[in-house]
Amino acid sequence: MRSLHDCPAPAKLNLFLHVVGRRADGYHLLQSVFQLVDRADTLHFDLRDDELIVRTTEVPGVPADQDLIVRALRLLQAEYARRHGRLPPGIDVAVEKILPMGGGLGGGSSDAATALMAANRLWQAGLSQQELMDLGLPLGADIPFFLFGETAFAEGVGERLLPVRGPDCWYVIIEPGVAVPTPAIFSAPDLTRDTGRVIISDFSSSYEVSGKHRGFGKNDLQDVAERLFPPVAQAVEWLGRHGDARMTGSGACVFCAFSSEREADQVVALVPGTWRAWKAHSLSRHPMKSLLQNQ
Ligand SMILES: C[C@@](CO)(OP(=O)(O)O)[C@H](O)COP(=O)(O)OP(=O)(O)OC[C@H]1O[C@@H](n2ccc(N)nc2=O)[C@H](O)[C@@H]1O
Ligand SMILES: Nc1ncnc2c1ncn2[C@@H]1O[C@H](COP(=O)(O)OP(=O)(O)O)[C@@H](O)[C@H]1O
Repeated sequence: MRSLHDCPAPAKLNLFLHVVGRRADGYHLLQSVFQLVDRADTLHFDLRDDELIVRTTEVPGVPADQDLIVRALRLLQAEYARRHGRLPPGIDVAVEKILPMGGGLGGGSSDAATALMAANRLWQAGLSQQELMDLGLPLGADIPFFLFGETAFAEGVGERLLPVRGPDCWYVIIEPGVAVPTPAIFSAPDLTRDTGRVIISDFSSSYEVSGKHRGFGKNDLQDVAERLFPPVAQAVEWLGRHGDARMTGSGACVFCAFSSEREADQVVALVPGTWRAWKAHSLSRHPMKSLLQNQ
């Protein structure tokens, strides 16, 4: 096999996100539930006759050498060389980006995870899911989740993952039109860093009792993001008129769950024209898993 085309890199939502402490190196310890949704960037991979990793499409504001896709492929290429004593062939990678950057949807991390899954197959590198997760973690804390590939209760900085049943619902997602830099949120003096720990059944039972519309817990990063980026606060306020609206990740995107596609369509149609908004369905499994099984 020399090519893998039309590989999806789906977005994630953090259904809640609690900051429960801090590591000695300053990184924050989190608890969160990560949920995949069916809106995705699309990547295409072709083996080359040399050993170069080449991104063949432009991504505004992201030079190829800094792109998480390129960095992830180079890491896996080096790991392959360590194991097999020779470099595998290079790869041309094309990316169709539709997920906003700095949106809290994990687009860059998802692109990198999809690249690792595709290249592991194209090169027949043979890394296990856990080995790919370990390889990806230093590039971004969300990468292990996308490789894990199912709704997950996450701890640590997001690398300790357990499967959990998530809601089967439609989301309306608003892009407030700002890119939120993650470091600005985590370094804010007024960030709450001591939320009490929860256990996985606190989350699961809250869904069973209260249905899909009231989310569990909160996003501890949201108050800081709303203060620093007023469009986030405006989007939360607007979407909050239709349900339990909250921010995903470190922002800026804001989401709200609905039980039917019709309700989601109705709300999307009402969103003020200054914001981009779309609906997405919850995904219980990463689509790359089926795609790779069928190759
Ligand atoms: C907040 C989350 C939740 O899913 O997602 P996004 O909003 O990025 O999607 C992630 O944990 C984002 O993790 P990650 O993707 O590694 O963040 P980066 O942009 O690399 O981190 C930038 C900086 O934020 C701080 N940081 C990040 C993660 C963390 N758990 N504690 C931190 O203190 C560190 O100073 C780090 O250098
Ligand atoms: N392939 C990529 N797609 C998006 N962003 C990337 C990519 N590679 C590197 N980045 C960098 O990662 C940053 C965070 O992007 P992204 O993961 O999409 O947002 P978030 O972490 O808020 O969910 C971007 O601002 C960009 O500088």
